[in-house]
Amino acid sequence: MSGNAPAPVLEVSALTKHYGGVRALDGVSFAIAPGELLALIGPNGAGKSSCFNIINGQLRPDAGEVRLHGRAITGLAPRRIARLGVGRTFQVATVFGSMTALENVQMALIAAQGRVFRLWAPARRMAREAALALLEQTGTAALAERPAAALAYGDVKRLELAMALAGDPSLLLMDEPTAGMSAEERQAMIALVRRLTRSRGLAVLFTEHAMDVVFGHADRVVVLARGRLIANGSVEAVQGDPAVREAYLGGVSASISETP
Ligand SMILES: Nc1ncnc2c1ncn2[C@@H]1O[C@H](COP(=O)(O)OP(=O)(O)OP(=O)(O)O)[C@@H](O)[C@H]1O
Repeated sequence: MSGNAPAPVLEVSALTKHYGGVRALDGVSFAIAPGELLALIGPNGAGKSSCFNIINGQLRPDAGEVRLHGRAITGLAPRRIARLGVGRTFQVATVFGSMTALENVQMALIAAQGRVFRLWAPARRMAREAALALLEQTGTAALAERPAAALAYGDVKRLELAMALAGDPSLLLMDEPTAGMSAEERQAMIALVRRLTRSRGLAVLFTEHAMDVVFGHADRVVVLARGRLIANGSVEAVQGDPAVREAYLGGVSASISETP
C-alpha cells in the first residue's frame, strides 16, 4: 500500500458466483476505505445482491476472497461476520412494530452484545443511554417512546439505521436505503448516511436504483453489469463512461438518469 492512503476496511478480490448456468459474479474486485460512501450499482440482475450476500456470509462464493481489515472472512457464518463489524440494513425495514423506537434500538444493542432474552429487564436499563445516543445521531430521539408501527416510513428507515449502528460496525451494507421514499426524503436519508460515514469513520457500501442519490452523494461508484465490474471511479467518471451508458441504455432495465 502506498503513502498515506488509509488501509481499506473491506477488500473483495476476484469474487465469482454461479447459479447453475447463470454467472451472477465474474471476477469482481474492489475495496472501500474508512469514512467512504461507495455506491454499488448496475441494472437488474447485475449481481449486487449476490455480492452483498457473499460479503455478509449468507452466500459462499465459488472463488475469490473477502477481507475485512486485512483478515480473510470468506465463508464465515453471518453471525460471526456481524460480530467482526459488518452491519446491514435491508430494503424492507426489519423493526418490531409493537415495541417503541427506543426499545427496538435497546434490543439491537443487547443482541449485539450477545446477551440473551432472560437478561432483558436489567439489560434494558443498561442499554437505555446508548440507545438514546443512537436515536440522537439518526435524528429520531423525539420519537423514542412511539411504537415503531406508528412511525412514518422515512422514520422507520432512520430507526433501522440506528439499530444497525448498535453493533458498532466498521462496514455497513445498505440495500437500497432510500427505496420507497419521495425525492425529498431520499436526499435527507442519504445526507444523514453521509454525515455518519464522516463522523464515525464508517465505510458504507450501498445499492441504489435512484440515480439522484448515487450521483449527488456517493464518494465513488462501482458498476456491475451481468456479473462483471465495468467501472469503478468518481461520479463524474462513471457518468461519462460509455460502457456504463451502454449497460443501462442497451439493456431493457432502466436509464442511467432514472429516478424510481
Ligand atoms: N438463488 C438463485 N438461483 C438462481 N439464480 C439466481 C439466484 N439468485 C440470483 N440469481 C441470478 O443471478 C443473477 C444476479 O442476481 P442478483 O440478485 O445478485 O442481482 P442484482 O443486481 O441484485 O439484481 P436486482 O437489482 O434485480 O436486485 C441474476 O441473473 C439472477 O437471476
